[in-house]
Amino acid sequence: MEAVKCLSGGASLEANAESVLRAITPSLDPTRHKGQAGKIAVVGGCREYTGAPYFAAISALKIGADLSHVFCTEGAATVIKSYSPELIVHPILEESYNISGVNDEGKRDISKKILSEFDKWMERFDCLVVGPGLGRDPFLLECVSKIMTRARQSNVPIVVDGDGLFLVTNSIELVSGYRLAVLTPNVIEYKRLVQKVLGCDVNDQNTHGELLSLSKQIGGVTILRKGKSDLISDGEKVQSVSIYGSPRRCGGQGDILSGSVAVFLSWARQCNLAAERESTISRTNPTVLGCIAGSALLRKAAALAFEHKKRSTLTTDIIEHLGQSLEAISPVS
Ligand SMILES: NC(=O)C1=CN([C@@H]2O[C@H](COP(=O)(O)OP(=O)(O)OC[C@H]3O[C@@H](n4cnc5c(N)ncnc54)[C@H](O)[C@@H]3O)[C@@H](O)[C@H]2O)[C@@H](O)CC1
Ligand SMILES: Nc1ncnc2c1ncn2[C@@H]1O[C@H](COP(=O)(O)OP(=O)(O)OP(=O)(O)O)[C@@H](O)[C@H]1O
Ligand SMILES: [Mg+2]
Repeated sequence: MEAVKCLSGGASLEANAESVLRAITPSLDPTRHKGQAGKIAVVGGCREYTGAPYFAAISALKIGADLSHVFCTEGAATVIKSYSPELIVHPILEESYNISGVNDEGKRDISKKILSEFDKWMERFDCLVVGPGLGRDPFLLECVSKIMTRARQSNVPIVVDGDGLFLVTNSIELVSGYRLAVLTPNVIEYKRLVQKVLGCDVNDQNTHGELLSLSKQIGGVTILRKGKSDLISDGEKVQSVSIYGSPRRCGGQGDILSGSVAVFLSWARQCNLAAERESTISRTNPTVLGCIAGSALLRKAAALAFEHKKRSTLTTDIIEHLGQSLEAISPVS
């Protein structure tokens, strides 16, 4: 199976996606305590969307993270909690419609309170996922900008997806030059990023060069461009994951991916510090390893779910196959 291909520039990544998954997945060592396998936080969930943050957060747990938090609006929180008792849900975000009678000073106070609530937790997180089901309310996005700035100051990695990409595309300085940021655009989100950052339309004749330029232009952030093949670059080279997934394009698969990338990049960062098990892999940027592993696992799980459910395959079916897919590649010893 051709899992990872090196496509352009720099040294080639010889290992395939399954080797990456095996190398970065930690063993289930009885001496490890709760939290060591990852503490992830998803910032997302508003009046319209409750599925997306749930998919991202539960996927992180199903892969093997120990704790998964969601920071969302109050209305979304009750719904997300009812999907799963496993998630730790913080109803701290506010949308404009909910504070329509509040003056500017009152809004500043609310914003400060949101930030201080978030601050209580932030240092504990190995990675944030910003954007699944976040919505586009201006007040909410302003608060999330501050949350991202705070996370960046504390060197917490940030995976930006969905409406988080809407925010970042319009305020690129939030991630520019931050090597611990990962952007996971779909076709439309990528198009908006290219237009804004490179000032031109997407050029399908120069896919790899364009992705390299985009990443370099944003100061070496890692970009996972989703599509028929997932293309990944941190500005050094471009790699692809093209494992066969599923022909179903139901909504929510990108949310599984963002939660998965968060876990794998946290593991990759830990194992880089610990052991040099496979030299090519250990020389690769952990954010890139996280993207390769997340993409490969999602695609494998989607393929398995499709085998069973065919046309009725949904995101929840794919989530149910994450564990089995990881076990097939990196079995618990
Ligand atoms: N159950 C849920 O709560 C879900 C919520 N979601 C959230 O919904 C929000 C908006 O995300 P969207 O992805 O819909 O973003 P947009 O609102 O920007 O919509 C993108 C549009 O592009 C279209 N599109 C997608 N792929 C295309 C392609 N290859 N060529 C042409 N058109 C294409 C889609 O049909 C969609 O109408 C985000 O916050 C996201 O996280 C989604 O993740 C899906 C699931
Ligand atoms: N045409 C395709 N063929 C095979 N796999 C695809 C195709 N398009 C997307 N995928 C895979 O599906 C996953 C999700 O990508 P997609 O483009 O659906 O994200 P998204 O639009 O952000 O999803 P979401 O509905 O969660 O917001 C990615 O891993 C991607 O590789
Ligand atoms: Mg999406």
